[in-house]
Amino acid sequence: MAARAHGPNILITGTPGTGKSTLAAELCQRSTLNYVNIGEVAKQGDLYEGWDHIYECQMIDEDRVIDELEEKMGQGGNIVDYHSCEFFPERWFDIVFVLRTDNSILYDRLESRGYTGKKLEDNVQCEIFQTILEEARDSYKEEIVHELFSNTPEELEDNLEKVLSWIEHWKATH
Ligand SMILES: Nc1ncnc2c1ncn2[C@@H]1O[C@H](COP(=O)(O)OP(=O)(O)O)[C@@H](O)[C@H]1O
Repeated sequence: MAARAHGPNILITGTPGTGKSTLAAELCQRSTLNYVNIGEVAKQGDLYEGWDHIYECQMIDEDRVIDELEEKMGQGGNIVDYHSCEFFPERWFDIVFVLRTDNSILYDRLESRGYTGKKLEDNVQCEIFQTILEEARDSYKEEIVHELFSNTPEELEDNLEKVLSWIEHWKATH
């Protein structure tokens, strides 16, 4: 099968709570692209390598996740959602969107998700220090990394339109 026969591969990354899964799921509803939630892929295949005692969650086995997705990513047409971005092969993605949310809004979203203490504070700090944005800029060509603000429903709609028009442009030119 030709490379990217099913369309472009898009990475949506950002601190937990910035709205990745909301944006990615809605994009898949409004396009022909396929939603790939890395947390779900790990869960379905039991692709873990141990327990993280600090954050009290499973640690995903990154190498096995990559092996699991390699063929699908080669075909193209995927929207990948994950809160980290440096371990993926750079060649997988045609564009990378990093979602950003103001600290106080993010704090409230994570608190209502049930995050408390260190987990809550560390995630808000991760956003304050632009950790994921820098990780994306270090891992991919600068011109394919785009920051998207995701504080309000209006911004969500703007982001949907931006990404959908990028997908249309990609399809028209490939
Ligand atoms: N642009 C936005 N404006 C308002 N609320 C949003 C926006 N994006 C996401 N949300 C809300 O924030 C919460 C976290 O979003 P979610 O998509 O689960 O984030 P992530 O996948 O990055 O962890 C959800 O309750 C979602 O409805």
